[in-house]
Amino acid sequence: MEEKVKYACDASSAATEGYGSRMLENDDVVLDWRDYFDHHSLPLSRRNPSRWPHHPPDYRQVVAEYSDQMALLASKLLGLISESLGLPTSCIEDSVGEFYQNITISFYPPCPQPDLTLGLQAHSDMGAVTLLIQDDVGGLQVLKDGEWVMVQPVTDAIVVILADQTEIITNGAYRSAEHRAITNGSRARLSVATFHDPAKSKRISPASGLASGSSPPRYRDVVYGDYVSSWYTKGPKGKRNLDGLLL
Ligand SMILES: O=C(O)CCC(=O)C(=O)O
Ligand SMILES: [Fe+2]
Repeated sequence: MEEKVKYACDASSAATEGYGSRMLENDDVVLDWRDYFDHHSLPLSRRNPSRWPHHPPDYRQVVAEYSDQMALLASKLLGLISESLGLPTSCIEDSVGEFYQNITISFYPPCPQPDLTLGLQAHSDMGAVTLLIQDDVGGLQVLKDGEWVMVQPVTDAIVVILADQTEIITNGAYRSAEHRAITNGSRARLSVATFHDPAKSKRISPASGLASGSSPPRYRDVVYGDYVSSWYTKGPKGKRNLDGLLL
């Protein structure tokens, strides 16, 4: 507990770095059965490993290397998605701009009454693409055709979760995934989510190559920082924040 308090994030504002247990600031929310540690990892100007845990001794070095490798993979994936839509390879990444990357380690303790609560409520991720690794316990679920489907843990696999800004940029050709984490009564679970987001000042809109002529834009433009503020004010409730931009 003492170690956790040493790295506690600022509880009065959203998405600050460090150790915490609640996603939203307001008091009248359903709490998740989760503790987390958030690292601000990219761009390098935001990376300050002195704020990260100091034990084990190589922890900060490993997280820094992991951050760099995940950014390369995110860039590669956005390139492949662009190409799959007949766009220039760099199209989606150019629309996102420089990656703002956060690495969130989530810890879900065993829950005595798992039917009564969620580890993490249903949401879609706000940014462009999330890369997630999980241990062998399982608990991540994705909404598919109206049903919650378990994302079975696969050793050494990285789960790719498309997020809201990629849905906007691709004008809905790729949908962001609605997901949640459930708890269980016997085993603690760990996951590591690496989020790749635009800068708060970046204006996001459907790519011109996908939203013109016979296929008009399906989403309103949004400044990413405004999207994030409204998400934290209202709470996720599945994909309602993105649906609010539909034209
Ligand atoms: O723990 C998980 O599997 C999900 C984590 C997640 O969705 C998130 O942090 O946004
Ligand atoms: Fe998520």
